[in-house]
Amino acid sequence: MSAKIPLNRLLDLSQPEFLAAIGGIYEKSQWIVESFYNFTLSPSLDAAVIQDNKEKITNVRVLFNEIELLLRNSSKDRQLQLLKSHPDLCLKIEAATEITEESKHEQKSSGLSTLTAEERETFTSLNNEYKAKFPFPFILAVRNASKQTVLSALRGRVHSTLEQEMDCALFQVNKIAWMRLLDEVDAPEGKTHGGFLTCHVLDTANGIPASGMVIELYVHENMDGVQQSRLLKSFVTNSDGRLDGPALKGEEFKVGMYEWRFYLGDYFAQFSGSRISGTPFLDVVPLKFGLDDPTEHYHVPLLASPWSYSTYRGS
Ligand SMILES: NC(=O)N[C@H]1NC(=O)NC1=O
Repeated sequence: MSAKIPLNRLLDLSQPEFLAAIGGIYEKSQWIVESFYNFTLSPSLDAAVIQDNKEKITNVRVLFNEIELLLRNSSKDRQLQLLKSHPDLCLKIEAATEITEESKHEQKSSGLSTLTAEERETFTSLNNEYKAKFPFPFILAVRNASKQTVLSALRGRVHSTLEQEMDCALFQVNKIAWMRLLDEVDAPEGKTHGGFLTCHVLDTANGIPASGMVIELYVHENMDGVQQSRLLKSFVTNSDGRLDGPALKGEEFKVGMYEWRFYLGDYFAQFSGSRISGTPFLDVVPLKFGLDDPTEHYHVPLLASPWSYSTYRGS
């Protein structure tokens, strides 16, 4: 993959350069990015207007929202064409023809290539059912998706109405385009996208912050079709049950699948009168989560007792 272009440099490109850089974020539908350029950055506009437009695009999320608005305001027919431009999800991606490099890359990073013979049969039959019912292929933003997620989505969505499915497919297309944009565009020079990851553990059995708990952070990576997890960092919670700073920020804060591992068993064993034996009911709690917006703050906490836990997307 070629080097990313900083956002401020992207906005200074000519139309052909701009389209070469990000024209492919919507599958075979360059007109969306082209319309954005023409409405916002075209030299035919007043110089002061262009400058004003550029200043409003403060980060990659704002840029994406502006581009996406043009798709949202386009006719149903054009939206339908966009959905039809997507390739089928393939079981043999290497053998697929007429598929863009972007799409190949996304499909390769899903678990589709690891389906068993039985799962392949289920996938093919559901996919055929879907294609017979809807005028566009089944679309899912499959980057990082497990095969179970793909099958489950297909199994459920095949029963949707056309209206529901059109809405859902467009949502997925926007997710795909957003990730493609992030592959191409960097934060403005000298800055970062500003997103960061934090954590907090509350001990709900004792009504206190869980201080002194060991937490590990792993990243899940796809290595030639094989999912692997790699330890990134190890922490011990402070007296407030938090980490002393963001677990990920700046350059390290990348889109992907991550996992906290909370060492609950060790933590709860310390209390006098504790009912934790050498075989704790909850020992290490894994929490696998996805980060797909490097401009946002993700707070991923745990509320835990020796017998239960829960989490939520905080901010
Ligand atoms: N059909 C379909 O979902 N295609 C795609 N999904 C994805 O993430 N990239 C694609 O091209």
